[in-house]
Amino acid sequence: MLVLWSHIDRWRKILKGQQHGVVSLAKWRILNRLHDRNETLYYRVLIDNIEDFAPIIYTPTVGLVCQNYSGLFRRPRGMYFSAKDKGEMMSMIYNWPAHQVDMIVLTDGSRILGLGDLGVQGIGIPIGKLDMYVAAAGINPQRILPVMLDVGTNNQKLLEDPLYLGLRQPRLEGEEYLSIVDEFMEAVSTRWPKAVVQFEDFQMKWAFETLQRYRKRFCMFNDDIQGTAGVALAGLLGTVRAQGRPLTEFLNQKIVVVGAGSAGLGVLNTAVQAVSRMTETAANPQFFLLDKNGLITKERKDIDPAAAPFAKVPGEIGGLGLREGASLVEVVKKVKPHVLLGLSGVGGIFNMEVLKAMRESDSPKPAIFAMSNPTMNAECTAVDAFKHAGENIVFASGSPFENVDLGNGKVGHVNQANNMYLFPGIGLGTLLSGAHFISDGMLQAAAECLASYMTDEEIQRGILYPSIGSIRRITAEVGAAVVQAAVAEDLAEGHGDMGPRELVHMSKEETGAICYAKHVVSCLQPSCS
Ligand SMILES: NC(=O)C1=CN([C@@H]2O[C@H](COP(=O)(O)OP(=O)(O)OC[C@H]3O[C@@H](n4cnc5c(N)ncnc54)[C@H](O)[C@@H]3O)[C@@H](O)[C@H]2O)C=CC1
Ligand SMILES: CC(=O)C(=O)O
Ligand SMILES: [Mg+2]
Repeated sequence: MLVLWSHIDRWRKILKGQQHGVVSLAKWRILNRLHDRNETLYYRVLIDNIEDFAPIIYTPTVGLVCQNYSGLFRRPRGMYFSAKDKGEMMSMIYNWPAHQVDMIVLTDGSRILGLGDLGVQGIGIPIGKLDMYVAAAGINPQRILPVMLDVGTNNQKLLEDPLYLGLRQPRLEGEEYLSIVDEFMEAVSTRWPKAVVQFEDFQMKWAFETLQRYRKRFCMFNDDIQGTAGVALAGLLGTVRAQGRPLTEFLNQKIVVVGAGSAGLGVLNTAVQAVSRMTETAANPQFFLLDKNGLITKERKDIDPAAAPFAKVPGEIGGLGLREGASLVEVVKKVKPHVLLGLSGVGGIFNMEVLKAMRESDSPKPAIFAMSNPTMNAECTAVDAFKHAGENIVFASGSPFENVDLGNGKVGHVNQANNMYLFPGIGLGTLLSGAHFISDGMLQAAAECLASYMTDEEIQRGILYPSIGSIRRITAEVGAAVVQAAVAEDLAEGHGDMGPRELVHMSKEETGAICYAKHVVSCLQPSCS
């Protein structure tokens, strides 16, 4: 351990004054080498220093790593299935040396964070997400599997890069594409029927299509659609509590969502479900959705069917002086929203004018969620949000920012609204429950658990999410909530020596204790496969 610290310290001195990204990349390389040499020590270091190292192995540094992956590549990690492996995937899966795999994170590299199509270089994301599974949920490192489906790339720069490691062809489309994913899912579920497969960073059309196609057939979820939605919902309910209002006030919140992709639409679908649980009468939520062409209304030509339910009826917004394609600043000025939530992938889109317009919000504590990753793609910085929108805002971002010094001893708290607060618990709970698929009820239980985790006193101080230092505890609680939901829906079939009968008779506290114990037993034993 001492050697590692002196190594990091030496790099710190060498790189002093250099760009922040260079330093972060150097840290990633040191950790990656440690990962290759001594897996047990790597995870010990990660767990003990999760606040320092999450921003290295996860967002934002992992984004930089993916952008430069071919140059950083030393030895492979995980499995690559290429379009050329069609017909061979079953035998490839049976060639994987571990006897059992519990968690798989799968990507096709088509939408890596807000950085677009990075082809096979996107493998850094499944690796980073699974590191979080080990650190936060205690999944055995020998039972995780990062997977890249290499179906080509449409990134011309990569296709021309001599160091690029993936297939040099345009992405497969249509049935050809789906047949590759189908074959992979069949192979995985044949060998490891209880493994949980997390779909990550797929471009929107395939994110929705594969979720629809597989969610009842396999034990899978889409983190960008479903994990993000739960974290955002917890944050949105937190902002209602921060205003000192009852949760039912959520029905009256005006929420502007910027970004109509897999994440933004996932959030709105989940928010609408939450509204319908709160009221028996038909609610008309005040949600406004924008994409790169501005406010989406029913007048939009070629509207994406997934966005259509959230398109505004022109008559409803005419009174506000808004029309199809209205700009973000116009929408904020006229709607005076309680919440401005960005999942656009466009850095700086919440500019000074937009943030200043949030000062006129109808909320006593306007909320600004700049959820896009990595840091460069955040819709605004924390400093700008507090400076332009005022000190009484509640602020959250997808990648970490420092808290903001507001002067006079006051601090503007920065929350990290990132799906890392849910996906490890969703995976852990699903695994322990032994459920064959992940139901809406299990996901809802996860979100509600996170939403009720913070105390009123913390929420009043603008703290909506736990600190990353307590990610193991929140993950255990989320895991327990997921197990209990699976039991309540009669989906739990048990795991290992814990059958469905034992699960049914367990209290919430006992389930939580089992989830927490899982951390202790599995993650630091090198040979417990
Ligand atoms: N904090 C978190 O936990 C998560 C953050 N994200 C971030 O959200 C971002 C978007 O992800 P996806 O929805 O999967 O991407 P996507 O590509 O499916 O959707 C992006 C959406 O943003 C819209 N957009 C682009 N430029 C815009 C502009 N100038 N103004 C308004 N809208 C604009 C596009 O039209 C599209 O609707 C990424 O940066 C990703 O890193 C995604 C999942 C989780
Ligand atoms: C956090 C995450 O999943 C994303 O930015 O895509
Ligand atoms: Mg993602």
